[in-house]
Amino acid sequence: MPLAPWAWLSCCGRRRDEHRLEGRSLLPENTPHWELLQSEEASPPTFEMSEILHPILEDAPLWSLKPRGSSPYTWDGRLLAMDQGLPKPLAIFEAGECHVVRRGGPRPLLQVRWIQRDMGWGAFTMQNLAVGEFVCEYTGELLTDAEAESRCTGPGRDAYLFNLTTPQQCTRLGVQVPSSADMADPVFVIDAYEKGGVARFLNHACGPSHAANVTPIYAYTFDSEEPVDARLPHVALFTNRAVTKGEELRYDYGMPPEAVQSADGAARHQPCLCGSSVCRGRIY
Ligand SMILES: C[S@@+](CC[C@H](N)C(=O)[O-])C[C@H]1O[C@@H](n2cnc3c(N)ncnc32)[C@H](O)[C@@H]1O
Repeated sequence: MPLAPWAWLSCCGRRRDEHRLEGRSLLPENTPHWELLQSEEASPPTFEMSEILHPILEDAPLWSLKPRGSSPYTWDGRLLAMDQGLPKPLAIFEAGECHVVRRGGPRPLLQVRWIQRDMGWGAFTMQNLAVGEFVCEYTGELLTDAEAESRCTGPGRDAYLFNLTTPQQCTRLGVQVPSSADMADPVFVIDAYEKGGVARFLNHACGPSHAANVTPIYAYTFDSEEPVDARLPHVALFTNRAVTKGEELRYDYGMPPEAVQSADGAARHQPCLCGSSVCRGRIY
């Protein structure tokens, strides 16, 4: 039986007001730049597609990297990117700091496909991508870490959380943040379980490796010399090598072995199926 036709999942023209930070305007939504190929083996995900829910910028973000040493861009703010401390195979990431430019123009067309039961869905590029090219932004509901924790009671409920900066990282950036009980825990997280963009479909691959072809970086907005809020960076995903049309896009989630614990405090582990030569055997 033929597969169902392309299903474009988007939520153009709608606005969300579910995020928990008061008094901030929401982003208008992006034009969809990805599609979901339906599968007979799996029902489509039930979550709502959204590219918004980040309260900092007024319009849809499109990011591109400017390698260190290139001239600073002039736009209506200054953006700085800091990597997450993940292994970076490329010189442009090695400096730990590079400029990110918000730009206009089309984003790469991606496709979400069912891979197999143990892996679920995955995201693939439908065009060749150059090294350092913007792939997508990790979007979802912006929550405090505590809110996210209270939501994540069932198995797998935490699989779509992306941690934003910790107070420790903010301090390293030279930015004062309100003191926090745990300097190594993020204050905010992005939860893409129920609402999110295409980035929530990107699977993990251990890196550095050919398989981990994407790198997430934190992109901060600046107002004069100060970050608008260093605890609330955008998470922009870029290719870290040239990627060929049809390849799956994956990044190293960079989760330490003790990152996930069950209710009794014991460490939980999830086997990794990335198949890369440097596979650590588990995602966490
Ligand atoms: C952010 S989601 C990625 C999209 C997911 N595959 C889906 O169907 O929605 C993360 C989850 O995908 C699965 N996954 C991602 N990378 C994997 C890997 N390398 N090996 C095994 N499972 C993986 C795990 O279930 C993980 O908790």
